[in-house]
Amino acid sequence: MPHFFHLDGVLHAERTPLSRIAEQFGTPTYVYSKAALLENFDAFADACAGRDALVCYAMKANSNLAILDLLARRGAGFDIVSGGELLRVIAAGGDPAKVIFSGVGKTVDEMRLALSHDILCFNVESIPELHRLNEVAGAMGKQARVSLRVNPNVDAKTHPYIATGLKANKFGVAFDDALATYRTAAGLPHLTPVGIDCHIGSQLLDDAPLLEALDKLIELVDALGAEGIVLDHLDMGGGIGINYGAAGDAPPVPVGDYLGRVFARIDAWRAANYGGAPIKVIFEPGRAIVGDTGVLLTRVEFLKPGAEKNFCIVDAAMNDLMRPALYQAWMDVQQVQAGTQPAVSYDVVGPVCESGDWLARERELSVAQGALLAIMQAGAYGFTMSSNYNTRGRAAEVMVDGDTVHLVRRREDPAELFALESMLK
Ligand SMILES: Cc1ncc(COP(=O)(O)O)c(C=O)c1O
Ligand SMILES: N[C@@H](CCCC[NH3+])C(=O)O
Repeated sequence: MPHFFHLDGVLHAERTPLSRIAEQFGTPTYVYSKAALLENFDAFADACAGRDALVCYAMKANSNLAILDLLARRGAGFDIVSGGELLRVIAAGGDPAKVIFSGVGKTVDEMRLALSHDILCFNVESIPELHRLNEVAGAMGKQARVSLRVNPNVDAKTHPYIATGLKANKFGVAFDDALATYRTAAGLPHLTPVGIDCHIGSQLLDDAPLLEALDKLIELVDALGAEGIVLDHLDMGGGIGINYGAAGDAPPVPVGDYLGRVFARIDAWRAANYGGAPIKVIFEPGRAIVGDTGVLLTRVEFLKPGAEKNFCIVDAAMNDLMRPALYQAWMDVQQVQAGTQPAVSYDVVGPVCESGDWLARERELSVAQGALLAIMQAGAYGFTMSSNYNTRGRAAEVMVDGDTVHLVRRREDPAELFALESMLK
């Protein structure tokens, strides 16, 4: 059962027409479906049932507290990349013991905060980071659990801006340096190596590169074990993609199939080399959990016909949804209500003063001024990447739960945006 669908010519989120949401909350507004969110999380949780596995939602994809709260209550852990994200997890009632901390530039303050909350693990990305963490933990009289993010040098076959597992990327410890780096970690008194991880890229439609990365991690776990460095978890990172609805796009691998293949490989390996002793498996999905659970609802301000192009100027812009401007990402645009005008090919653009401020190009739309559009599959890396560029207040966010619509972040009033600033006089 789709969570966003047309009924009698009107686009619905669950049982609620999007036109009603626009009337009540205004536009632009991000609209999330609670049922879709839980269904996506459950696809991971169900595939992990009965196993020593943890799903750490990569909250950079969408860190609204309502989403974190729902996932935490469902048993999720969290993959964080800043102290601010840890504070969000705690504010939403998440369990720090299920938090892993990724990222190449963790500060001393962030390390302190995470150690004071006894997070599950630091995913360390370099030797200087190991030394800094060792010092911070020592000064606090603590032991930090660490995993090394290994860069397996596999081609994730995705957009170059969101591929992370190649030698040319800033992420992780090079595969060839991994053993020596683990030896360094094991020799530092306030660090305990407990895991290994990788994250090779985002929006992967095929799991073959992920399984190739898994084989490389397995090789390292065995080599480390032979040296007496025994790890208790293996973290596959995130990366599973979603269907953005572009014609001709391959469908993403089903979550259950991917996890099934990971577990089958791990089981065969553990049976062959460790008498079947299990190892904990962690996943860090972001987009696959929230991507298709949200739309960005926007209203047509003006139609501007031109000699070469027709522009449909809407009230959402690149500051609300950056993916098209940043990655030339293709986002599906749906009319909330069927139009009566003949369809015309439009570029859907925002009011920001940049030619890069577009949301979609060359779409056939039957719209008049005031019509509502929904940018589909906008639940991941939508609101979290938004900004106040052009002193635009960020969009509102609402969560639909059947017939009920909850405001989960109110619209920013532009007058609030300069409240943190001061003048010299
Ligand atoms: C370390 C890490 N883990 C997990 C994710 C989540 O990725 P995705 O949203 O593609 O699942 C990311 C972002 O790409 C990441 O950098
Ligand atoms: N923000 C990106 C994905 C990057 C994931 C972060 N490591 C996107 O919208 O596709």
